[in-house]
Amino acid sequence: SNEEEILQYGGRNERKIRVFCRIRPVNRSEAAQGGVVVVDKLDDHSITVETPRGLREFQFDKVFNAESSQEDLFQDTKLIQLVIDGYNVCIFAYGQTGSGKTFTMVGDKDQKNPGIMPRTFNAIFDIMQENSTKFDFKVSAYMLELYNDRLQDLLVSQAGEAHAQTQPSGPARRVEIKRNRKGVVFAQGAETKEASSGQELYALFQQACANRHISATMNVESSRSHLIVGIMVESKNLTNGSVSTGKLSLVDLAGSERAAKTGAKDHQLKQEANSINKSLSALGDVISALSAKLPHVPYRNSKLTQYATRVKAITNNAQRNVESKEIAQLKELIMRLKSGQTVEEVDV
Ligand SMILES: Nc1ncnc2c1ncn2[C@@H]1O[C@H](COP(=O)(O)OP(=O)(O)OP(=O)(O)O)[C@@H](O)[C@H]1O
Repeated sequence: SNEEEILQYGGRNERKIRVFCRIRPVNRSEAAQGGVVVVDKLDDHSITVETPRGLREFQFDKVFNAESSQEDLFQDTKLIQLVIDGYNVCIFAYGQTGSGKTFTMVGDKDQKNPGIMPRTFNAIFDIMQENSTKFDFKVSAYMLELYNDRLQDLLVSQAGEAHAQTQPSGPARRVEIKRNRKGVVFAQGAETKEASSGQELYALFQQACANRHISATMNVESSRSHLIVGIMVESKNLTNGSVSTGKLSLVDLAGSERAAKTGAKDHQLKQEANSINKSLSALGDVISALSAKLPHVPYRNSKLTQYATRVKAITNNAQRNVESKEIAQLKELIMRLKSGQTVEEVDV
Protein backbone atom coordinates (compact mmCIF):
# COMPACT_ATOMS: atom_id res chain seq x y z
CA SER A 1 0.00 0.00 0.00
CA ASN A 2 1.04 3.57 -0.55
CA GLU A 3 2.61 4.88 2.62
CA GLU A 4 1.30 8.42 2.30
CA GLU A 5 -2.25 7.11 1.91
CA ILE A 6 -2.02 5.29 5.19
CA LEU A 7 -0.28 8.10 6.95
CA GLN A 8 -3.05 10.51 6.00
CA TYR A 9 -5.83 8.01 6.22
CA GLY A 10 -9.22 9.44 7.13
CA GLY A 11 -7.80 12.95 7.36
CA ARG A 12 -5.59 11.89 10.25
CA ASN A 13 -1.86 11.56 10.40
CA GLU A 14 -1.44 7.91 11.27
CA ARG A 15 1.92 6.24 11.57
CA LYS A 16 2.22 2.96 9.77
CA ILE A 17 3.57 1.11 12.77
CA ARG A 18 2.33 1.95 16.21
CA VAL A 19 3.60 0.47 19.45
CA PHE A 20 1.31 0.59 22.46
CA CYS A 21 2.20 -0.27 26.02
CA ARG A 22 -0.40 -1.67 28.43
CA ILE A 23 0.33 -1.89 32.12
CA ARG A 24 -1.63 -4.68 33.77
CA PRO A 25 -2.86 -4.56 37.37
CA VAL A 26 -1.04 -6.50 40.07
CA ASN A 27 -2.84 -9.79 40.59
CA ARG A 28 -3.80 -11.37 43.92
CA SER A 29 -0.88 -13.75 44.19
CA GLU A 30 1.61 -10.98 43.33
CA ALA A 31 0.04 -8.74 45.98
CA ALA A 32 0.07 -11.62 48.50
CA GLN A 33 3.78 -12.11 47.87
CA GLY A 34 4.40 -8.43 48.55
CA GLY A 35 4.91 -7.52 44.92
CA VAL A 36 5.26 -3.82 44.16
CA VAL A 37 4.52 -1.90 40.99
CA VAL A 38 7.73 -0.83 39.26
CA VAL A 39 6.15 0.67 36.15
CA ASP A 40 4.85 4.21 36.20
CA LYS A 41 2.91 5.96 33.47
CA LEU A 42 4.34 9.46 33.12
CA ASP A 43 1.98 10.64 30.41
CA ASP A 44 0.08 9.23 27.45
CA HIS A 45 3.34 8.44 25.66
CA SER A 46 5.91 7.52 28.27
CA ILE A 47 6.58 5.23 31.20
CA THR A 48 9.38 4.72 33.66
CA VAL A 49 10.51 1.31 34.86
CA GLU A 50 12.57 0.65 37.97
CA THR A 51 15.25 -1.78 36.86
CA PRO A 52 18.26 -3.25 38.65
CA ARG A 53 20.28 -0.70 36.66
CA GLY A 54 18.18 2.27 37.77
CA LEU A 55 15.12 4.12 36.50
CA ARG A 56 14.66 3.82 32.75
CA GLU A 57 12.25 5.73 30.55
CA PHE A 58 10.50 4.31 27.48
CA GLN A 59 8.37 6.05 24.85
CA PHE A 60 5.38 4.62 23.03
CA ASP A 61 2.68 5.82 20.66
CA LYS A 62 0.27 5.39 23.53
CA VAL A 63 0.41 4.14 27.09
CA PHE A 64 -2.55 2.48 28.82
CA ASN A 65 -2.48 2.29 32.59
CA ALA A 66 -3.74 -0.56 34.76
CA GLU A 67 -7.21 1.00 34.96
CA SER A 68 -7.67 1.09 31.18
CA SER A 69 -10.59 -1.01 30.02
CA GLN A 70 -10.72 -3.46 27.15
CA GLU A 71 -12.99 -0.95 25.41
CA ASP A 72 -10.39 1.85 25.77
CA LEU A 73 -7.76 -0.35 24.20
CA PHE A 74 -10.01 -1.47 21.38
CA GLN A 75 -10.93 2.11 20.48
CA ASP A 76 -7.29 2.96 19.95
CA THR A 77 -6.30 -0.12 18.02
CA LYS A 78 -9.35 -0.03 15.80
CA LEU A 79 -8.09 -0.42 12.28
CA ILE A 80 -11.01 -2.35 10.89
CA GLN A 81 -12.11 0.35 8.48
CA LEU A 82 -8.70 0.06 6.81
CA VAL A 83 -9.21 -3.68 6.28
CA ILE A 84 -12.65 -3.11 4.81
CA ASP A 85 -11.07 -0.53 2.48
CA GLY A 86 -8.65 -3.19 1.20
CA TYR A 87 -5.53 -2.71 3.32
CA ASN A 88 -3.55 -5.35 5.17
CA VAL A 89 -3.34 -4.77 8.89
CA CYS A 90 -1.66 -6.74 11.65
CA ILE A 91 -2.16 -6.34 15.40
CA PHE A 92 0.07 -8.42 17.64
CA ALA A 93 0.68 -8.65 21.35
CA TYR A 94 4.24 -9.10 22.59
CA GLY A 95 5.42 -9.61 26.14
CA GLN A 96 6.69 -12.02 28.70
CA THR A 97 4.59 -14.83 30.13
CA GLY A 98 1.72 -13.54 32.25
CA SER A 99 2.03 -9.93 31.05
CA GLY A 100 -1.51 -9.89 29.65
CA LYS A 101 -1.20 -10.69 25.94
CA THR A 102 -4.08 -13.16 25.86
CA PHE A 103 -6.22 -10.94 28.10
CA THR A 104 -5.67 -8.06 25.68
CA MET A 105 -6.11 -10.01 22.45
CA VAL A 106 -8.77 -12.54 23.50
CA GLY A 107 -10.14 -11.50 26.91
CA ASP A 108 -10.80 -13.37 30.12
CA LYS A 109 -12.02 -16.97 30.20
CA ASP A 110 -15.72 -16.29 30.74
CA GLN A 111 -15.62 -13.41 28.24
CA LYS A 112 -16.90 -10.87 30.78
CA ASN A 113 -14.09 -8.66 29.45
CA PRO A 114 -13.74 -9.55 25.78
CA GLY A 115 -10.48 -8.53 24.15
CA ILE A 116 -9.52 -7.18 20.73
CA MET A 117 -10.32 -10.37 18.79
CA PRO A 118 -13.98 -10.89 19.76
CA ARG A 119 -14.63 -7.13 19.61
CA THR A 120 -13.14 -7.09 16.12
CA PHE A 121 -15.34 -9.97 14.95
CA ASN A 122 -18.45 -7.94 15.77
CA ALA A 123 -17.09 -4.59 14.60
CA ILE A 124 -16.27 -5.93 11.12
CA PHE A 125 -19.89 -6.86 10.57
CA ASP A 126 -21.19 -3.61 12.12
CA ILE A 127 -19.07 -1.53 9.71
CA MET A 128 -20.09 -3.71 6.78
CA GLN A 129 -23.74 -3.23 7.71
CA GLU A 130 -23.29 0.55 7.63
CA ASN A 131 -21.83 0.28 4.10
CA SER A 132 -24.16 -2.39 2.78
CA THR A 133 -25.95 -0.14 0.28
CA LYS A 134 -22.68 0.60 -1.52
CA PHE A 135 -20.74 -2.65 -1.19
CA ASP A 136 -21.15 -6.41 -1.23
CA PHE A 137 -18.92 -8.06 1.33
CA LYS A 138 -17.51 -11.53 1.84
CA VAL A 139 -15.68 -12.45 5.04
CA SER A 140 -13.54 -15.54 5.48
CA ALA A 141 -10.98 -16.61 8.05
CA TYR A 142 -8.20 -19.04 8.78
CA MET A 143 -6.79 -19.76 12.21
CA LEU A 144 -3.36 -21.21 12.79
CA GLU A 145 -1.08 -22.13 15.62
CA LEU A 146 2.68 -22.02 15.36
CA TYR A 147 3.98 -24.58 17.83
CA ASN A 148 7.59 -25.80 17.91
CA ASP A 149 8.07 -24.17 14.49
CA ARG A 150 5.24 -26.22 13.01
CA LEU A 151 2.13 -24.61 11.62
CA GLN A 152 -1.04 -26.30 12.67
CA ASP A 153 -4.41 -25.58 11.14
CA LEU A 154 -6.79 -24.93 14.03
CA LEU A 155 -9.88 -25.17 11.87
CA VAL A 156 -9.05 -28.83 11.23
CA SER A 157 -9.30 -30.87 14.43
CA GLN A 158 -6.36 -33.08 15.37
CA ALA A 159 -8.69 -36.09 15.41
CA GLY A 160 -9.79 -35.24 11.86
CA GLU A 161 -6.17 -34.78 10.83
CA ALA A 162 -5.17 -38.17 12.28
CA HIS A 163 -8.08 -39.78 10.45
CA ALA A 164 -7.06 -38.10 7.16
CA GLN A 165 -3.51 -39.45 7.52
CA THR A 166 -4.86 -43.00 7.39
CA GLN A 167 -7.06 -42.44 4.36
CA PRO A 168 -6.11 -43.78 0.92
CA SER A 169 -6.41 -40.23 -0.45
CA GLY A 170 -3.10 -39.58 1.31
CA PRO A 171 -1.91 -37.42 4.19
CA ALA A 172 -3.64 -34.24 5.26
CA ARG A 173 -2.63 -30.94 3.67
CA ARG A 174 0.40 -29.12 4.97
CA VAL A 175 0.10 -25.44 5.70
CA GLU A 176 2.86 -23.40 4.07
CA ILE A 177 3.51 -19.67 4.17
CA LYS A 178 3.58 -18.28 0.64
CA ARG A 179 3.52 -14.90 -0.96
CA ASN A 180 1.40 -14.05 -4.00
CA ARG A 181 2.47 -11.85 -6.93
CA LYS A 182 1.30 -8.72 -5.16
CA GLY A 183 3.55 -9.61 -2.24
CA VAL A 184 0.64 -10.50 0.04
CA VAL A 185 1.49 -13.29 2.46
CA PHE A 186 -1.00 -16.13 2.72
CA ALA A 187 -1.21 -19.53 4.36
CA GLN A 188 -1.37 -22.06 1.55
CA GLY A 189 -3.30 -25.20 2.41
CA ALA A 190 -5.02 -23.64 5.42
CA GLU A 191 -8.72 -24.28 5.82
CA THR A 192 -10.51 -21.00 5.09
CA LYS A 193 -14.07 -20.70 6.28
CA GLU A 194 -16.64 -18.06 5.43
CA ALA A 195 -18.60 -16.30 8.14
CA SER A 196 -21.74 -14.20 7.81
CA SER A 197 -21.87 -12.68 11.30
CA GLY A 198 -19.68 -11.80 14.27
CA GLN A 199 -21.17 -14.77 16.12
CA GLU A 200 -20.14 -17.13 13.33
CA LEU A 201 -16.59 -15.80 13.40
CA TYR A 202 -16.54 -16.22 17.16
CA ALA A 203 -17.80 -19.80 16.83
CA LEU A 204 -14.91 -20.53 14.44
CA PHE A 205 -12.54 -18.96 16.93
CA GLN A 206 -13.87 -21.13 19.76
CA GLN A 207 -13.42 -24.20 17.59
CA ALA A 208 -9.83 -23.08 16.89
CA CYS A 209 -9.09 -22.51 20.59
CA ALA A 210 -10.33 -26.00 21.42
CA ASN A 211 -7.73 -27.39 19.01
CA ARG A 212 -4.75 -25.52 20.54
CA HIS A 213 -1.74 -27.11 22.23
CA ILE A 214 -1.52 -26.28 25.90
CA SER A 215 0.98 -28.16 27.94
CA ALA A 216 -0.79 -29.83 30.83
CA THR A 217 2.31 -29.70 33.01
CA MET A 218 2.90 -25.98 32.56
CA ASN A 219 1.13 -23.03 34.13
CA VAL A 220 -2.39 -23.38 32.76
CA GLU A 221 -2.59 -19.67 31.99
CA SER A 222 0.38 -19.94 29.78
CA SER A 223 0.00 -20.48 26.08
CA ARG A 224 3.09 -22.07 24.60
CA SER A 225 2.32 -21.38 20.99
CA HIS A 226 1.72 -18.40 18.74
CA LEU A 227 -1.92 -17.97 17.70
CA ILE A 228 -2.58 -16.42 14.28
CA VAL A 229 -6.06 -15.40 13.15
CA GLY A 230 -6.34 -14.17 9.56
CA ILE A 231 -9.57 -12.49 8.48
CA MET A 232 -10.04 -11.62 4.83
CA VAL A 233 -12.67 -9.06 3.80
CA GLU A 234 -13.56 -8.90 0.13
CA SER A 235 -15.56 -5.81 -0.86
CA LYS A 236 -17.26 -5.35 -4.20
CA ASN A 237 -18.17 -1.80 -5.07
CA LEU A 238 -21.77 -1.97 -6.31
CA THR A 239 -21.39 1.22 -8.42
CA ASN A 240 -18.31 0.36 -10.47
CA GLY A 241 -17.90 -3.39 -9.79
CA SER A 242 -14.33 -3.05 -8.50
CA VAL A 243 -13.25 -5.62 -5.93
CA SER A 244 -10.69 -5.14 -3.16
CA THR A 245 -9.51 -7.55 -0.49
CA GLY A 246 -8.12 -6.52 2.88
CA LYS A 247 -6.65 -8.79 5.48
CA LEU A 248 -6.52 -8.42 9.23
CA SER A 249 -4.01 -10.58 11.09
CA LEU A 250 -4.53 -10.83 14.84
CA VAL A 251 -1.64 -12.51 16.62
CA ASP A 252 -1.25 -13.58 20.23
CA LEU A 253 2.44 -14.41 20.56
CA ALA A 254 3.63 -16.99 23.06
CA GLY A 255 5.33 -15.63 26.17
CA SER A 256 9.04 -15.00 26.06
CA GLU A 257 10.48 -17.05 28.88
CA ARG A 258 13.55 -19.17 29.29
CA ALA A 259 13.15 -22.89 29.82
CA ALA A 260 15.27 -22.71 32.97
CA LYS A 261 12.85 -20.19 34.47
CA THR A 262 9.89 -22.55 34.14
CA GLY A 263 11.58 -25.00 36.47
CA ALA A 264 10.80 -27.65 33.91
CA LYS A 265 13.07 -30.60 33.42
CA ASP A 266 10.79 -32.02 30.86
CA HIS A 267 12.06 -32.33 27.28
CA GLN A 268 8.77 -31.11 25.80
CA LEU A 269 8.79 -27.90 27.82
CA LYS A 270 12.40 -27.16 26.97
CA GLN A 271 11.69 -27.74 23.32
CA GLU A 272 8.66 -25.44 23.50
CA ALA A 273 10.54 -22.64 25.23
CA ASN A 274 13.50 -22.91 22.85
CA SER A 275 11.25 -22.82 19.87
CA ILE A 276 9.33 -19.79 21.20
CA ASN A 277 12.54 -17.88 21.88
CA LYS A 278 13.97 -18.90 18.51
CA SER A 279 10.98 -17.47 16.68
CA LEU A 280 10.88 -14.27 18.78
CA SER A 281 14.61 -13.92 18.23
CA ALA A 282 14.13 -14.32 14.47
CA LEU A 283 11.51 -11.54 14.68
CA GLY A 284 14.17 -9.37 16.36
CA ASP A 285 16.69 -10.14 13.59
CA VAL A 286 14.17 -9.09 10.95
CA ILE A 287 13.43 -5.82 12.75
CA SER A 288 17.17 -5.12 13.15
CA ALA A 289 17.91 -5.82 9.49
CA LEU A 290 15.05 -3.62 8.34
CA SER A 291 16.01 -0.75 10.62
CA ALA A 292 19.69 -0.95 9.60
CA LYS A 293 18.56 -1.08 5.95
CA LEU A 294 20.58 -4.23 5.37
CA PRO A 295 20.26 -5.64 1.85
CA HIS A 296 19.28 -9.05 3.20
CA VAL A 297 16.34 -9.35 5.60
CA PRO A 298 16.24 -12.84 7.15
CA TYR A 299 12.50 -13.44 6.83
CA ARG A 300 13.01 -17.12 6.10
CA ASN A 301 14.71 -17.99 9.40
CA SER A 302 11.46 -18.77 11.15
CA LYS A 303 7.87 -19.40 10.18
CA LEU A 304 6.83 -16.54 12.43
CA THR A 305 8.86 -14.04 10.40
CA GLN A 306 7.77 -15.50 7.11
CA TYR A 307 4.29 -14.70 8.32
CA ALA A 308 5.13 -11.33 9.78
CA THR A 309 6.13 -9.53 6.62
CA ARG A 310 4.01 -6.60 7.68
CA VAL A 311 7.11 -5.69 9.62
CA LYS A 312 8.46 -4.76 6.16
CA ALA A 313 6.72 -1.46 6.64
CA ILE A 314 9.58 -0.55 8.97
CA THR A 315 11.83 -0.29 5.90
CA ASN A 316 9.80 2.63 4.65
CA ASN A 317 9.79 4.13 8.08
CA ALA A 318 13.56 3.77 8.37
CA GLN A 319 14.09 5.35 4.97
CA ARG A 320 11.97 8.32 5.88
CA ASN A 321 13.20 8.99 9.35
CA VAL A 322 16.01 8.36 11.64
CA GLU A 323 15.06 5.09 13.32
CA SER A 324 12.10 5.69 15.57
CA LYS A 325 12.41 5.41 19.31
CA GLU A 326 9.78 2.70 19.55
CA ILE A 327 11.56 0.46 17.09
CA ALA A 328 14.82 1.03 18.91
CA GLN A 329 13.13 0.00 22.15
CA LEU A 330 11.57 -3.07 20.65
CA LYS A 331 14.95 -4.03 19.18
CA GLU A 332 16.65 -3.49 22.50
CA LEU A 333 14.17 -5.66 24.35
CA ILE A 334 14.55 -8.42 21.80
CA MET A 335 18.35 -8.13 21.91
CA ARG A 336 18.20 -8.50 25.68
CA LEU A 337 16.10 -11.62 25.32
CA LYS A 338 18.50 -12.96 22.70
CA SER A 339 21.50 -12.40 24.90
CA GLY A 340 19.85 -14.74 27.39
CA GLN A 341 18.95 -12.25 30.11
CA THR A 342 16.47 -13.60 32.57
CA VAL A 343 12.81 -12.77 32.35
CA GLU A 344 12.84 -10.56 35.42
CA GLU A 345 15.33 -8.28 33.70
CA VAL A 346 13.07 -7.80 30.69
CA ASP A 347 10.78 -5.28 32.22
CA VAL A 348 8.43 -4.14 29.49
N1 LIG B 1 -5.38 -5.62 32.07
C1 LIG B 1 -5.71 -6.68 32.86
N2 LIG B 1 -6.69 -6.55 33.79
C2 LIG B 1 -7.02 -7.60 34.58
N3 LIG B 1 -6.43 -8.80 34.53
C3 LIG B 1 -5.45 -8.99 33.65
C4 LIG B 1 -5.03 -7.93 32.76
N4 LIG B 1 -4.03 -8.39 31.99
C5 LIG B 1 -3.84 -9.67 32.38
N5 LIG B 1 -4.69 -10.04 33.35
C6 LIG B 1 -4.73 -11.36 34.02
O1 LIG B 1 -3.38 -11.78 34.23
C7 LIG B 1 -3.23 -13.18 33.94
C8 LIG B 1 -2.16 -13.38 32.88
O2 LIG B 1 -2.55 -12.74 31.68
P1 LIG B 1 -2.46 -13.44 30.25
O3 LIG B 1 -2.86 -14.88 30.31
O4 LIG B 1 -3.22 -12.59 29.31
O5 LIG B 1 -0.89 -13.34 29.98
P2 LIG B 1 -0.08 -13.74 28.68
O6 LIG B 1 0.86 -12.63 28.43
O7 LIG B 1 -1.01 -14.11 27.57
O8 LIG B 1 0.73 -15.02 29.18
P3 LIG B 1 1.35 -16.25 28.31
O9 LIG B 1 2.51 -15.73 27.55
O10 LIG B 1 1.76 -17.23 29.36
O11 LIG B 1 0.24 -16.77 27.44
C9 LIG B 1 -4.59 -13.68 33.52
O12 LIG B 1 -5.23 -14.27 34.62
C10 LIG B 1 -5.34 -12.43 33.09
O13 LIG B 1 -6.74 -12.56 33.24
